[in-house]
Formats: sequence, structure tokens, C-alpha cells
Amino acid sequence: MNVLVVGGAGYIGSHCVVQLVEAGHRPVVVDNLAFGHRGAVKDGVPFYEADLGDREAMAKILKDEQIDIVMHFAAFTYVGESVTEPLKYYRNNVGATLELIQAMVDTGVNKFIFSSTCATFGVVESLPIVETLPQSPINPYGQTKLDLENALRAITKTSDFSAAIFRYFNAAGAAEDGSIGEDHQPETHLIPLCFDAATGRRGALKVFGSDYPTPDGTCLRDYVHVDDLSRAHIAVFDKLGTPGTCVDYNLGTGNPSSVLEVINAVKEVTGLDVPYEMDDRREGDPPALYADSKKANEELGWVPKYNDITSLVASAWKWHKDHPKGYDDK
Ligand SMILES: NC(=O)c1ccc[n+]([C@@H]2O[C@H](COP(=O)([O-])OP(=O)(O)OC[C@H]3O[C@@H](n4cnc5c(N)ncnc54)[C@H](O)[C@@H]3O)[C@@H](O)[C@H]2O)c1
Ligand SMILES: O=c1ccn([C@@H]2O[C@H](COP(=O)(O)OP(=O)(O)O[C@H]3O[C@H](CO)[C@H](O)[C@H](O)[C@H]3O)[C@@H](O)[C@H]2O)c(=O)[nH]1
Repeated sequence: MNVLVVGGAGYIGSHCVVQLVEAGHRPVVVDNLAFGHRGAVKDGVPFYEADLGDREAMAKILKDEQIDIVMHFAAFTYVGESVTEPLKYYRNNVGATLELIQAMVDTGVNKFIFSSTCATFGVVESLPIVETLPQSPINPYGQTKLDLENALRAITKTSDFSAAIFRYFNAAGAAEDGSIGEDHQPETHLIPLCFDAATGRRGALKVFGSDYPTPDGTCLRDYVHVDDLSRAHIAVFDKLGTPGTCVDYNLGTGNPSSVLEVINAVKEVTGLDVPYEMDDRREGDPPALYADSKKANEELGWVPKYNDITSLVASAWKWHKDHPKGYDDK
């Protein structure tokens, strides 16, 4: 398959590009490099520096590269910023994405894989989170993703457009060969911030909230490996063959870890202390999010290879210890 990977210079997209090549497909990357890294895209993979909201540019790439499937990873992803700058999030995550979908419709490309998030669920009434639970996001970031999910459900109902919606839980880890990994600037994600605290690149990690209704009072999250996420994207290709299909899957290991458990795993893997201090809750953070991925298991045969926080942290550390400043220090 010729697969357009939109946001393919970003963290999850770049790992998916590697998996696509390994599976014998032909990825083509589009990224405006607002956040991604040119160095995250392997040599030999066609790369277009373009904005997904540029409908004409996208239509030309779709035609010129004879694209069969679009994987859409591009978005703004900072929960906190989405609370203070919602318009920026709606314009990119909803507005620009609808331009991309229009370009697909105009050029007859009708298979779409969408990166959604567990943040669409908000504060849930039961755990683990199954696909059928009500979705009620508590921040604009999650709402923009739910808006797109709803748009895809409507579009696929009335056309031959097919879509797969994947709700990732917390992406973590790096490529097995240590060649690419996580480098968000600014970094807000827990595991890389723990590494920075451990190596002295930053001061003590702030633990956001210690009074949550969880076993140790800190938030529970479901950390899932980027390569496992990528494998699900390839496994869903067959489902998209039926016109008008819309499928959705929650992707997580189902094994939640608290913030303190992540800190302990980082200590164990790195052999370094992780200085931390308790801080206030962060706005927009639900207490606990972890997945029931039975549907992905039954329908796609999806089984995450990385199932425990220590192996995930070890995978992330492999990249981070050699690239403490990310792609800039290669
Ligand atoms: N990281 C996580 O834990 C996580 C969890 C759930 C869902 N997601 C979703 O997965 C996707 C990928 O996340 P990530 O962590 O790899 O983020 P990322 O920021 O590393 O990657 C996103 C990429 O999209 C590009 N981009 C953004 N807007 C663009 C535009 N208008 N045109 C072209 N390129 C654009 C950025 O430059 C970046 O390279 C996002 O949609 C995110 O919402 C991520
Ligand atoms: O300095 C920090 C950073 C994080 N945390 C805590 O660590 C946990 C994980 O936080 P992350 O910022 O690493 O990730 P989120 O859980 O906020 O993930 C959210 O943002 C992601 C996008 O970046 C995904 O979309 C995901 O689905 C969505 O829930 C949270 O409980 C957070 O409060 C801290 O205590 N201190």
C-alpha cells in the first residue's frame, strides 16, 4: 500500500513509518515541522514539508504519490495549552483536518486512519475503558478529537469513505534499535520529564496531584508502546476495504501505572535517583484512564508486546540516554 503519513515527522508517526517499511508498504510523509523533526524520518522515505490544511497541496500529493490510505497523526497535543488557547486547537485539529478529508474526497482516496485519544472519555463512570462508554472530554484537546470522531461517523455513513479511529492511551517507548524516539519541544510527558529530572537536565519533577482517589493518590495512566500502536494501524487495513466502514478501537495495555510507579520504574531502569516534589493538580487531568483493548485483540489480533511499565521505560531510556537533547544533539 502507498500510505500517506500525515504528521510522520512526529513521535508516533515516525515510528509508524518504520513499521510500515518493515511490513513491506510504501510510506510517504507530510509534516509542516511545527513540532516534528526532519531527522525522525528515515532516508529514502519521500518527505513533503506541507500543512495538512493546504487542500490543494494535499490533493496534489495524494494524486502524485497514488496514495491508497491516509494515516493522520498530525495535531496539536498539549492538553494544558488547549485550555488556554482553544481556537488554535480547533483550527488545526478540526478545521485543517477537514480540509485534508476534503482533499481525499476530491481525489477519490477513501481510506483514513485517525489518531484519537483516551482524553475523549474525560472522567469515566467505569474502568477499564471500553469503546462503548460515553465520551465526555474535560478539555478542548479531547473535544477536538471527539469532534473529528463524530465527523468521521457521519461522513462514513453517507459515502464510501472508510475510517478507523484509534484511541491511544499514553504513548511511550522508542524504536528497538534506538534510532528514533520521543522528542517533544516543549516536553510535557511524564516519562521523558522523569529522565530529565534523573539526569539533572531539569530540577525536581513536579507530581501533579497527590490527593486523587487512586491507591497512592497520584493519577493512573495506561502507558503503551509506540511500536505496538503502529502495529494496530497496519492490522486494520483489511477492515477499511469495505466502503462506508467506521471502526473504533481503544489501544492500551490495560495495566495502569501511577505517577509514583513511573518514577520508581525510572529509578530502577536508569539506576539514578528521580528527585520529585508533590504539586497541585494540573487542570484537565482525569484521575484514572486505562483501556479495555479486548475489541482490538479480538478483531485485529492486536496484542501489545510491551505490557509492563519497566519494559516501556527501558525502551524509552535506550533512546533518551543517547539523545538527552533529542534530535538536536545527533
Ligand atoms: N503522545 C501521546 O501519548 C498521544 C496519546 C493519544 C493520542 N495522541 C495523538 O497521536 C497523534 C500523534 O501524537 P505525537 O505524540 O506523535 O505528536 P507529535 O507532536 O510528536 O506529532 C505530530 C506531528 O504533526 C505535525 N503537525 C501538526 N500540525 C500539522 C499541520 N497542520 N500540518 C502538517 N503537520 C502538522 C507536527 O509537526 C508533528 O510532527 C496526535 O494526533 C495526538 O493527538 C498522542
Ligand atoms: O511533570 C509532570 C507531567 C505529568 N504528570 C502526570 O503524569 C501523568 C501523565 O501525563 P502526560 O502529560 O505524560 O500525559 P497525559 O496523561 O496528560 O496524556 C494526555 O495527552 C496526551 C497527548 O500528549 C494524549 O493525548 C493522552 O491521551 C492524554 O490523556 C498525568 O497524570 C500527569 O498529571 C506529572 O505528575 N508531572
